[in-house]
Amino acid sequence: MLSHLRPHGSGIVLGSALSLAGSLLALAQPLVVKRMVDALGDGRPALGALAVLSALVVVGAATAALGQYVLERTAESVACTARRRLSERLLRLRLAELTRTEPGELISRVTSDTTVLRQVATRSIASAGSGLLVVLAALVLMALLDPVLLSIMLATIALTGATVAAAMPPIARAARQTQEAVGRMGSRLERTLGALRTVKAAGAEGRETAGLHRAAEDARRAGTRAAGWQALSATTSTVAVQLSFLVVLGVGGARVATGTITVSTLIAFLLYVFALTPRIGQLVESVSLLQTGSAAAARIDEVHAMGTEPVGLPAGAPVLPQEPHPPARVTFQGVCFSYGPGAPPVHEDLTFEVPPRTTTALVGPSGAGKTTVFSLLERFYRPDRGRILLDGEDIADRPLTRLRALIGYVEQDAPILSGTLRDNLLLNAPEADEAQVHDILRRTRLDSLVARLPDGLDTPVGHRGSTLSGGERQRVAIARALLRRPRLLLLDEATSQLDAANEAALHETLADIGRTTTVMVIAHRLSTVTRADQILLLESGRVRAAGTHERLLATDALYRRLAAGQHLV
Ligand SMILES: Nc1ncnc2c1ncn2[C@@H]1O[C@H](COP(=O)(O)OP(=O)(O)OP(=O)(O)O)[C@@H](O)[C@H]1O
Repeated sequence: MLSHLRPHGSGIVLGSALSLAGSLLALAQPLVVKRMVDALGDGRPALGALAVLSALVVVGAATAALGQYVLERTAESVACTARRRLSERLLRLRLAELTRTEPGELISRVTSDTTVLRQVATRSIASAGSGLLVVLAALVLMALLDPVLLSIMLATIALTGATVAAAMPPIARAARQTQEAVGRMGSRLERTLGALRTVKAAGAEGRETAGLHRAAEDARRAGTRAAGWQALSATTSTVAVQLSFLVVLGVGGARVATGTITVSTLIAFLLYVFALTPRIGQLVESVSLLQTGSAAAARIDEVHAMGTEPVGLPAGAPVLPQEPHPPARVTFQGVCFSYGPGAPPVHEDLTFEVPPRTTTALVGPSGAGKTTVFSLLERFYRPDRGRILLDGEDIADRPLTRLRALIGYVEQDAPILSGTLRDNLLLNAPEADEAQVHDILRRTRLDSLVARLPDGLDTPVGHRGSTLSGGERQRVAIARALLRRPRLLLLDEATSQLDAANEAALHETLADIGRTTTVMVIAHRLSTVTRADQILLLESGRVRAAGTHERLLATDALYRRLAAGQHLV
């Protein structure tokens, strides 16, 4: 938790110093009251002391309020810094890390855990620091007034300390469990809302709601457990201090009766007991809040410990290639890859070459590792062995953002982001101008769709493009990739949802693009790639056969079987 607070040290120190000054001014008040009582008892005028007391009250309260404001402001900065660092980190996480966690779980760390950090940062650290100093100062002043009465106070404080220490570990455990349950709710909600149509069609709303209720109930139960321990420790300290007040009153009264101390000393001592009561309660609350904050900080730090990619392009940096941008040559040399230790190998000695300005199709049985070829080219994952070259240079040696900037990638399920159509198109190429956008719209046959939409390009497309048809989503994804003017275009089942007319037109466009760009296509329907310059047939992690459609039909039995299954022979 300290690592989150350290960058804001000056604000915390200033706020704490002001709060402390306010408290110390309040601590001086009993001494002035004692002087006033003594003066009144001796028949001397007490107006001066009264004026000092009034000034102490006003200045003390103003200083404490200012201190609180500075601390709250610093707490907002602590949360803001944590949120900014976390969100930046999340977008740079390696895909392998993301497959091990749930997005909703990660989101809860940016929203809920940073909020806990914000609440706890100032209240616990600053109050604990200044509270401790005030308690110590009060104890010194009380020792000067009457050491005997002070021993009674110390016995009380020792009792409180023991109770609080015993309550801390369960509070920390329960706080962590609460935050984990909130995280589980987030991931459950993400899962349900992400596939709401399927959930509704399956009539599974009840079961999904039950899962959400269970997570909410877990959070409530753990939160209640923490609240119970917090209440116990706070009450113990309050009761102990109040009891000690009664004992101090009794013993102090007897000592006044025997003339050991004066009435004014007893009054001043009792005022210190009053001043200490909330301070000790606050101290106990701070320490227990610290447990909650530490649990949140630990969950935030878990994200910081996850593997990330190098820093991406700064916002506003140019993405579109500077001329000239010749088509790329792709070479796979003996690539071996598996998705982690223990996972079955996907590629074993995968070797092929894609010459520039050609279209190469990857075909093969489901699970043969076709999409993985694209993931490796985008460097979402690194090969275990072997090399992947782009224009003869190992892609591992290229700056990641430069590598990705020269590739246009259309994923299998054409993901569309919520926002407008324009937002989606410009995602790849923010600096593309209106003429370039309209040219791409025409080439991908999206111009008639844009003309139909109420706000044209500025029409929102809904969550994940839910207001578009499957085919429209695919064409938007292709337009987005083309707008970048890529040197290498990767299309993963990019036309599978298009109707025959649109598909034929788009293949014309892609053939046209293939004359100036290197294109790699993954296709299940062989009919869409029969005109490719080269077809690579993948099987068991290797290229089983390579050649044109006609050559493969003539030479490879598996290809012939695949083609026959699709009525191509
Ligand atoms: N993120 C991942 N983590 C672990 N295993 C994965 C991951 N992605 C894919 N796989 C596995 O790797 C193998 C190859 O997957 P890949 O998606 O590359 O196949 P594909 O040839 O594109 O299949 P399809 O034609 O069905 O799209 C599959 O067995 C798959 O289960």
